[in-house]
Amino acid sequence: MVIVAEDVRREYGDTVALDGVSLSIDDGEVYALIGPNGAGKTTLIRALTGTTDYEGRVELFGTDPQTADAERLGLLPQSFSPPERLTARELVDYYGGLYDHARPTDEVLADVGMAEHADTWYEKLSGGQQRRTCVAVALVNDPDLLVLDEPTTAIDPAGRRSLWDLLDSLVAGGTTVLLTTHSMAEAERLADRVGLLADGDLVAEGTPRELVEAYGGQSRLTVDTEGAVADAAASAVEGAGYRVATTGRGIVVRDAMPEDIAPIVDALGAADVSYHALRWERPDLESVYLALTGTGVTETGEAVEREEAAA
Ligand SMILES: Nc1ncnc2c1ncn2[C@@H]1O[C@H](COP(=O)(O)OP(=O)(O)OP(=O)(O)O)[C@@H](O)[C@H]1O
Repeated sequence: MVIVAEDVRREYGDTVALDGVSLSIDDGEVYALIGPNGAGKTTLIRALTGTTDYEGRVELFGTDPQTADAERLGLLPQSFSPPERLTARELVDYYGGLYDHARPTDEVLADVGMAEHADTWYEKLSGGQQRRTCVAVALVNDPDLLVLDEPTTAIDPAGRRSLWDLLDSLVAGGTTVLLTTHSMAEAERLADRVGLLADGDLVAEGTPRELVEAYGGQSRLTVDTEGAVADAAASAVEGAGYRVATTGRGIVVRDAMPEDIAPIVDALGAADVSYHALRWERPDLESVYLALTGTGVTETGEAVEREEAAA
């Protein structure tokens, strides 16, 4: 195990940031922490990497995080403010100089797509270019464990994808990755396992597929019609044996699988119901997130506050 945490707690005054979190991360694994703002993700990252105090037990590389071998850890904090009047190259050079074995600066900058801007002062880089430079700093010591707190925030979609590819290649080379993200697509794309933190508790953990199966709810087919024909659409589809909810904009067929689409279309056609759009959606990690973090998805597919959903 690269990381083992048992019953980790952290309070800031009256605020309980971590309320007894236990997890472990295996060699070569990619683990994504997700959860709402203030859930405790950054605090957990800081406890696991020895950058904040905590109660409970943490082992990083089999030892206390405060004394663990810094050469083996690459850390991208959520907020990282390097000196602004240094160029990207000077920054990576500087941080590389803190390690016994640093990778060549230009190679690392090329990895994060910053070769062209290597000679620009940090303060003159765009937000996304600054974030890429910070990722380069985390990579410069060729770490065994890469800990990235919201690595792709501010990075454009193409840059995000190339960073995902870069992480893939590092993982193929044996690197373990722990990251936090607000992008469910990113967690689903990268993570072997996902941990969902809410109010300082790890409320769910598993592979993306396990989480979707356990908490994602049902697949559904949404049929958009004129409001006036929604009832006719509902009775046609109910008549074909399906469970249907009516919305202001049409109907939602719950628990519909891809093979149900054709019979539903036939039933609508036979009843002469016209519709503008038909959408089939399977639950994904976002459905899990909504279900477990205080918002839910109604049977009509709309996200609502949990209290409202329960009412
Ligand atoms: N240095 C601090 N002093 C006081 N309270 C803090 C401090 N750091 C975090 N907190 C509090 O601890 C809780 C958890 O914060 P944390 O930054 O770990 O959340 P997060 O899940 O990383 O949120 P985000 O998604 O917004 O980054 C919050 O209530 C926050 O206000």
